[in-house]
Amino acid sequence: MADIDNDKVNDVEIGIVGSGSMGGGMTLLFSQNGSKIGCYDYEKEAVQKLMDEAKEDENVNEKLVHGFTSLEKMINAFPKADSGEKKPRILVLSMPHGKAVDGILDDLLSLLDKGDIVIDGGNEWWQETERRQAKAGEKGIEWVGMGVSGGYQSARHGPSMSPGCTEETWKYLQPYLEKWAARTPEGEPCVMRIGPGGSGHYVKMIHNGIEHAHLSILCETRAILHHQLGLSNDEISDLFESWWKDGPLRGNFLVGIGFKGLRFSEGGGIEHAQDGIVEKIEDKVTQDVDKSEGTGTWSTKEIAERHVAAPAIAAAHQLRIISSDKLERLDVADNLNLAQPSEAKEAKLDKANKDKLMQTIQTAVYGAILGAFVQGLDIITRASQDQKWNISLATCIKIWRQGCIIQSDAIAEFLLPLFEKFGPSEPVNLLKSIPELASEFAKTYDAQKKLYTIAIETDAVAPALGASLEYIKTVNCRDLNTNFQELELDYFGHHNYDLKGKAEKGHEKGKYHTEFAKMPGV
Ligand SMILES: NC(=O)C1=CN([C@@H]2O[C@H](COP(=O)(O)OP(=O)(O)OC[C@H]3O[C@@H](n4cnc5c(N)ncnc54)[C@H](OP(=O)(O)O)[C@@H]3O)[C@@H](O)[C@H]2O)C=CC1
Ligand SMILES: O=C(CO)[C@H](O)[C@H](O)COP(=O)(O)O
Repeated sequence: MADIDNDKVNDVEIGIVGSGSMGGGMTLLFSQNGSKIGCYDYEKEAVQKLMDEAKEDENVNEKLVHGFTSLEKMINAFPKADSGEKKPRILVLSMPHGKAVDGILDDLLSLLDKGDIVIDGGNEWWQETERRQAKAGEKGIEWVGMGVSGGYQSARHGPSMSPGCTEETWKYLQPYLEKWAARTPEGEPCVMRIGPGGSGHYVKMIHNGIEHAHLSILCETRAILHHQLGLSNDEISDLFESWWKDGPLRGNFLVGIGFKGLRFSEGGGIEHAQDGIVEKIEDKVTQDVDKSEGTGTWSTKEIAERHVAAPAIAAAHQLRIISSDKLERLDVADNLNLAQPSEAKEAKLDKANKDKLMQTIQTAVYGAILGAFVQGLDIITRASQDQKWNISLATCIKIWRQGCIIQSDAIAEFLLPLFEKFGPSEPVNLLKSIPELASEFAKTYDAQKKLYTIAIETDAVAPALGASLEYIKTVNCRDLNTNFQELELDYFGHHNYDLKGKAEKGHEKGKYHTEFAKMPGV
């Protein structure tokens, strides 16, 4: 442990707090780019493990990585003010959100000076970020809320990043962040200033909301392909690979890791799985339960708060909730005792018809994935207007081109030119404002209907696919069923209604009331 807490180090350029999956990857990435890094974690083993990795990694000069178990010692390892003009110190936090970050902020307030910059590179609720920006700002410390995407492998090789900060801080950080970021095939760095305040964390939160919908759409589809349509996981892997290589899902990250993951027959705790390790993995998603991750919960909260329709994102979160307690779910299933998912009649199709069905399913998945982008981006624009963040949707698509989980090359190539025509915080409703996007989405309707029909007929679980279909059906409907809801609302609550065809402003409350007959029982 030669170099841990070394008092003689005095030339650290970047300090990273948290030596876990993401902080560890960033430590190696930044040092590979030539910066001298201080890495701090309160767990000595975590720091040591990272130093060992730096030593073993042939792309990293281990002399550029100094480990610390004392935050104070790491801060003291930056160049001193008297050695010329003092540059702002840059710290990157990569820790669990919430209390741990507050604890570090409190410690840093007494250790840092005016002008120093702290980048919170974890996931965080945007209002917490703004609270910390105000607190750090009292001492002249810049607090940047920055989403870092792409998982630990991208943290190591180049993530997509969404910083929210002042223009001035961005100018200072830009050369560093651009050096570290993932790059598009055209060489553009996948990092741009999102806006002020909590906007960077906000965009990352909604990125994850979209990611949850994509994960759900793909896991629901894989199950239908396997259990209802009888494809082996190897066949599904080949199918996903073909989608990833060509067509509207080209370059979709989750399809890409999906086809690779399905080919594994051995993994943690699994020695040999005949039909791929996926069949041996328990069907419960638990990370939302203990709130160790919060982006799905926060996204769902934002959907309600901002009054924006994003049913596929919300449904994906509901699937996680229902999935999380396996034993409880089995008890519920015993009580309900209804049909379990069964084989579809299409399982017996001949090759030509099966190939045609696979094309339909590809289109359906594309439609649902595109729909989740539309829903998530609509939330971002609404928030940008409300908070005066001036977020550009084109910027979001640009930074999501590489190094992130919702990367989807063909979709980004389609959306970017459409979004470049708009200024910041617009357009508010994508399907209203961009007819080309609406007609592209509409083309997937029949396919989405077909895939969801298979789910309905076979009792397959498909909440995100269903929500996606209901979304397109609902936003397309010229005469919704909600007139009867308005009647009932007015009956019991004097909530008023509008008259058919008389709405002047879309959102305006109705002016009309009827004194209906006495309620039953009154
Ligand atoms: N994993 C991923 O794919 C991604 C994660 N993120 C976000 O990045 C952040 C880090 O995630 P990840 O790397 O996966 O998490 P890890 O748990 O792997 O790493 C976090 C590290 O921070 C340490 N830590 C916790 N509290 C403190 C503290 N007060 N002082 C110093 N170190 C501390 C932890 O130590 P210990 O374990 O001993 O508590 C751990 O070593 C989170 O906010 C996460 O949401 C963002 C994008 C992708
Ligand atoms: O931020 C991420 C990816 O973008 C992280 O992988 C995060 O841990 C995912 O957790 P969740 O799915 O619960 O948001």
